[in-house]
Amino acid sequence: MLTHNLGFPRIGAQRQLKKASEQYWAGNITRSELFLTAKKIREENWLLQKQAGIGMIPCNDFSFYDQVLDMSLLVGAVPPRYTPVATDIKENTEIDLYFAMARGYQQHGLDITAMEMTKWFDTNYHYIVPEFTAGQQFRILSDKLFNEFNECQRVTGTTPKPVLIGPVSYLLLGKEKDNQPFDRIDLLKQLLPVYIEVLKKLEDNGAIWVQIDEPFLVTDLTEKQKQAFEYAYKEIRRQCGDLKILLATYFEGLQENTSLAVNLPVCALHIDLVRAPQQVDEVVKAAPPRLSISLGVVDGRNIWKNDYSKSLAIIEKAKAVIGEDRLMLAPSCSLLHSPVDLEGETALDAEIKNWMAFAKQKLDEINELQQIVAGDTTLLKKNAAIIESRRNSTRIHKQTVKDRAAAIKEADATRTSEFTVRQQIQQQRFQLPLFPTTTIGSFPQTEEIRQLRAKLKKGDLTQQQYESEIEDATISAIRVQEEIGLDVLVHGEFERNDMVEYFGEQLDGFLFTKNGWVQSYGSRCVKPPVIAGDVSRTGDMTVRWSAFAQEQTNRLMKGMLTGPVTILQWSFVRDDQPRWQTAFQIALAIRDEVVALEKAGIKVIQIDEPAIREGLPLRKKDGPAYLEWAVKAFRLSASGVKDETQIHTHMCYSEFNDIMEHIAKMDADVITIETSRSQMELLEAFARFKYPNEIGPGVYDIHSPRVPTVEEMTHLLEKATALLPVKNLWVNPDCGLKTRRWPETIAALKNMVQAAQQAREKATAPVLI
Ligand SMILES: Nc1nc2c(c(=O)[nH]1)N[C@@H](CNc1ccc(C(=O)N[C@@H](CCC(=O)N[C@@H](CCC(=O)N[C@@H](CCC(=O)O)C(=O)O)C(=O)O)C(=O)O)cc1)CN2
Ligand code: MET
Ligand SMILES: [Zn+2]
Repeated sequence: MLTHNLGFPRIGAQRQLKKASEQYWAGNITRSELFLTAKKIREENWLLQKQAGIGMIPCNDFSFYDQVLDMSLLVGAVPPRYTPVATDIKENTEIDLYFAMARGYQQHGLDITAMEMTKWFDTNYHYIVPEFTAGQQFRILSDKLFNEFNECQRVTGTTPKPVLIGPVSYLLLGKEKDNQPFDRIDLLKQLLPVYIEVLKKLEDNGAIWVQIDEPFLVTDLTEKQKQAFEYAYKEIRRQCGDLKILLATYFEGLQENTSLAVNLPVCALHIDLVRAPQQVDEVVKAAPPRLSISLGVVDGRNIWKNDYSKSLAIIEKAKAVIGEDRLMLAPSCSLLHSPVDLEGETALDAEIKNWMAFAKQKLDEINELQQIVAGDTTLLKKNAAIIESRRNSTRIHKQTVKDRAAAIKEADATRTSEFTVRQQIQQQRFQLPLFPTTTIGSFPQTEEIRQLRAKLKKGDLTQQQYESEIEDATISAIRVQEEIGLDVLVHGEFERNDMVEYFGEQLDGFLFTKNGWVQSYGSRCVKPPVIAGDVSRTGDMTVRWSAFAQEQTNRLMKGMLTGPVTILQWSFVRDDQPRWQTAFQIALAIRDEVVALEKAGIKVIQIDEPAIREGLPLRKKDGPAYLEWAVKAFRLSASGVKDETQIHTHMCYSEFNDIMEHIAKMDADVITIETSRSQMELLEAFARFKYPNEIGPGVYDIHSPRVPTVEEMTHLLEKATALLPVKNLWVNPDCGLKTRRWPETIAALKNMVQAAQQAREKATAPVLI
């Protein structure tokens, strides 16, 4: 049985790539220094995989920012607005063009916006959305793929397996950006010849296997999309017949696309047997004799040790039908979504550490499974004992928590009065102007703020010194907001390392790692906490900071919490009970915090749920069941307060059009959402749906240092005014400002407040005849 890997984390075990990229962007290191860091990471990863005994080592899974953006460079899908970056400034090279597409370009008198970014399926990874125009032409533009293939060959002395995103998925991941309507899938005719040229070039370089990822095969497909798959792979087969294609699917089962997938003329098909273990029977039965099946049995999306007996059962089932020779063994998906190395976790309790596996350990699991299939029973027994110790551990089961969650009633998830009543009460109480202004919560997490936490950890600062510094930062952020003239203030979240990790650290049932970083986008990483057992709140989590902040100002201070679905979605979740059960436990904990904030005099409380859309199952038919419990979890967290307390929620990074009804059911008094990059497109959906509650459509993109003008924001507010009742509109940025610096933050917010003032004047001006 051949073993292989679908992709390895590329940030480096110590986040070397993050640090080097940010240094390069700041102009502190040279291009060659950045490239050297990247090269070292690749070498380290390849050798590590070789040492772990992985049969086929992937290459081109490395990326300086994002693998979808890499594809856009490979096939020359560069939007024309970036032409000046590559042509006018002679010191720029391909990497600068690449970063300009990812991050925008505001240098040398140019002001070019970044490409859109969105969620990679149901993960917390974000990719750069390809932009397509009707009749667009493609050509091989970048050598990265070929260079890395040759480099890997040199370093490992083996023939690597290059990884590409398949032509159909690549097109489906993108967006039409043209004045004339067209269907991006029609671009396949132009795109495919370039793919074939790429494959031929790989073959010329000595490639034997190529992994082509087509994750869209696990989603609902139209007839036309299915035909696109058939056409693409027939052509590839016809023109690159000697190359072995491994078609990779993940994150769901193939379901009704099984027959389509197994009949595509490729050599091997990879399936995710962690998400969809039941699909193994159908897939191996349907597989024609030429097709090998790659069994994705080791979870690439979670940190728990593999249950070998379960995996073995799957492998044996497949073996009985198609024989060992036609089987391959792999993780369920790329290990991009796993932290790098468990070894570094010296602070984890030994028993619990023994329940876990990070990327490096997952490679060993693949190897051990191979040995077990070959007859090694010791490894199997050892693993069974560990799995058993976790299952029965008293450290993770709390009867009182289970009982409380079991006793949840519908009334617990419903506010006292309906929205219109609450709105009146809140208006009376707050007396806010039309177009009230606010921000989403965080202010710049500067190097100085991060250093404070680092010093606290090292013992260079006492808890008291640390808190006093954070108090100063909070006070100064409040003064800035008052001066700018914002209506509803925030404390700035300076005390938080991350909006999920911060809560994970305080909740019972959670564990956290020292170095369990996972890439979220570009150089930005997260350290997802681990939900190991029943979750409960042991005391106040945010009251101290919110109350402190409210004491500093006469204006309204918004309390700031992360919602249960987002905490669930951005953590490594226990896999021994359904996700909804865990979500309800978290919801009750957050609910208690909301009530505690109200008691402490906080009148406006925001419960962020940016990940609610991301958790939506990939198949439409599974959506309603998820949304039912996800919305209920949010409502549970929000419904413990009086009518006079205003509950906000916030969402970003997603397309919400298809879940509008459920967003309305969340019944937040105010929702603030990311809309600016789609030019308020999303608001049309809110308008069509007649969204009843108050809404703050983001008027500026916070992902770029670019300061938006008053006019741009006024224009967006006019659009919003045309679509929704004025009395329901708020004015705010797209998302939190933690990744920004102070100067641009202040400048942008000043402009935003001015735009709100203009909108107010316009709305209240007498109509002149
Ligand atoms: N979990 C999560 N998912 C999310 C978001 C989010 O905010 N959180 N936002 C959306 C976009 N994603 C984002 C993800 C991460 C970041 C981000 O800013 N991450 C920071 C890390 C944040 C953090 O945990 N910081 C810690 C530790 C930071 C650190 O690097 N510490 C040093 C020590 C300090 C030093 O000596 O320099 C170290 O460990 O090496 C802290 O502030 O305390 C980064 O990559 O730079 C932003 C957006 C969607 N998904
Ligand atoms: N309150 C959070 C912040 O401002 C919400 C972020 S949503 C990814 O950072
Ligand atoms: Zn956000």
